[in-house]
Amino acid sequence: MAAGRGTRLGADRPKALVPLGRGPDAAPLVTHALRGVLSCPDLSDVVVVAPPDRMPELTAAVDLTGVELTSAGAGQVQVTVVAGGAERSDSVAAGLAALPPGVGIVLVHDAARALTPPAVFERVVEAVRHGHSAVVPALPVTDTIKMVDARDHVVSTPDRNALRAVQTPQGFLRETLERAHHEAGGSVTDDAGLVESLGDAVFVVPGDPRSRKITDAEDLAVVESWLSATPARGATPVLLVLGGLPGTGKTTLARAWARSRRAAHVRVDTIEVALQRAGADQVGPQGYAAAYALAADQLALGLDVVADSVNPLPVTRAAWREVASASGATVLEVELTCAATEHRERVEGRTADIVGHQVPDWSGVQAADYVPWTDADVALDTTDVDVSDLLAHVEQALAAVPEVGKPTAP
Ligand SMILES: Nc1ccn([C@@H]2O[C@H](COP(=O)(O)OP(=O)(O)OP(=O)(O)O)[C@@H](O)[C@H]2O)c(=O)n1
Ligand SMILES: C[C@](O)(CO)[C@H](O)COP(=O)(O)O
Repeated sequence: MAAGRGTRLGADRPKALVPLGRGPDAAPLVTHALRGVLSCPDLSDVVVVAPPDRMPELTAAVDLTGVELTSAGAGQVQVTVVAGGAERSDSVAAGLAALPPGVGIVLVHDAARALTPPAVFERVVEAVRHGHSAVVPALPVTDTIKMVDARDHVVSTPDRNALRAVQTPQGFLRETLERAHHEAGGSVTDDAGLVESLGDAVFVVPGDPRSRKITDAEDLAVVESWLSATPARGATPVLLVLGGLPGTGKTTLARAWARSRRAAHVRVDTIEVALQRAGADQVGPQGYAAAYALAADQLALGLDVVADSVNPLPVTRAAWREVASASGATVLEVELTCAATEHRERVEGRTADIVGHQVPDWSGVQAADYVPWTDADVALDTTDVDVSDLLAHVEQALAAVPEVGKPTAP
């Protein structure tokens, strides 16, 4: 939603076009917000709702995300810019009307929440997928909140433990949101409010303080200061080196981390299958050699890289460390494991997601030539753990790594 005028911010242009950040990272609010949107898992369509008199400028701001757009869904993400309405709900209705058939889950997000972290998008999508037809991210409130009357007399003090400050993106089954917009009227300040007024349930997931809505000049200054404190893109890149037997969750984590950082995902399975399809009889170390070279190219551009391979031997692990060291990248090595029962279920239940990939069966996994990793920086047991929690572990470990090289021993 980017069609607001930004009256309370008082800038010389609509709020979505106000620049945020300095130097090469400076971009309109809506561009920053779109970068978060593009981290959404399995994204197919984005509708940007713009002030009707500023469509060309909004389209140009969208175009600034060109590279991320191409990489977000392998070129599959369709972006449309449409004119908004006088009220926020009119703008949401215009956006909904522009959605193509086939879209089942809809997220409504404020451009004004320009720095919403990818993990929030993931939590909302996950909750809708798990059966909640309306989902809002929210934070507990820290102030005591009073209800007041028109003459500023306190009417009541709601129990703070039951209060939440609600953010966006708000996620819905499409039919729920469309029904709410058609059937519910009246003044609500968010889309979940329309769903509530129909008597439908709305589920709450944790929000994030970085999702602060830029409403006035103070909000803009605070969010600007967060951006200045974040290292500029092009600073020391990170090589996240994963390892673990097939079916331990490497690719799921790699994709989530790559989305959240807009990093490159170098997957040895993809390379090996491509080599086989191109006629290579036996692919041995060639797949890994190609992966090291591809990763080095991305790191040289300053891009973070996640290396997704079984990484079974001391020699493959040493080679990944060498790639990091030669590129001046910060490296974090993570070994993934999974308890036998769930591991077996995953292996036996999975189908190939790369055309031509022969996924190993359980006996193949058990017989794999895999040397347990004794000195990985992080050991992650993925049994029954949500990918957002795995991501949080990785980010926490990365925060403790000195800018270049391995973590220092405690
Ligand atoms: N007619 C409107 C009004 C608001 N919004 C969007 O809804 C989000 C939340 O609104 P708010 O922060 O209040 O933005 P503005 O309406 O622009 O601000 P103000 O009320 O100060 O004018 C913003 O991303 C805004 O662009 C919209 O798309 N169409
Ligand atoms: C949707 C919203 O961001 C949830 O907090 C909020 O209600 C938008 O309100 P605004 O008055 O349009 O800023």
